[in-house]
Amino acid sequence: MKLLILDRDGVINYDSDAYIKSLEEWVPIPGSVEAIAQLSKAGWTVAVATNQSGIARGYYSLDTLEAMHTRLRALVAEQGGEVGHIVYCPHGPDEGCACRKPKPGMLLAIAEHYQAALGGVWFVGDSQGDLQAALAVGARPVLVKTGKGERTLEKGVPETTLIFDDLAAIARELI
Ligand SMILES: O=P(O)(O)OC[C@@H](O)[C@H]1O[C@@H](OP(=O)(O)O)[C@@H](O)[C@@H](O)[C@@H]1O
Ligand SMILES: [Mg+2]
Ligand SMILES: [Zn+2]
Repeated sequence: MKLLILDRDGVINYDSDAYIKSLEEWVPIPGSVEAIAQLSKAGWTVAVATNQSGIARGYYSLDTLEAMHTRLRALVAEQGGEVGHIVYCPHGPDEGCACRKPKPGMLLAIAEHYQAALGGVWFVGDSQGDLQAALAVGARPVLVKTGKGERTLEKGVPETTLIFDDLAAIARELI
């Protein structure tokens, strides 16, 4: 199967150092919804793996998080596409969970969901943790310059990392 896995904040929607705490703060990056729709219509399964420590920190509820993902699904559906499996880590950095990136637990959960292999699968993110999670399971680290991507790039990325301006550029590459 053609599987593409995306980080959420800074890739699909704008990120904030103050976290994305409400549906109103969840604003798609221009071209991202269209990119997901075009990719899914071209036969790609587009899954999402996102750290959401704001849950553990009490900044927003699971209902609010789900409302963001319902909004994403609706926007992509309006373009004739669909969003695949969305996995999130609600834990804080000190909880020692297996799912918080840079650990690969969410990528493994997506692979299990689809009974798919992760070798060479592109995982698109804007942070170093995204890239490291990909490497941990043999997926391909892909960096976008949106969100924290420019900052991540300045600090240095793994040599096998593919670099794109944004998710729209990735869709143009893959379709
Ligand atoms: O990029 P993804 O994984 O979709 O989500 C990132 C968010 O969960 C938040 O992750 C936080 O990191 P800490 O969780 O506090 O280390 C901060 O970087 C926030 O700016 C950011 O909004
Ligand atoms: Mg991110
Ligand atoms: Zn977790």
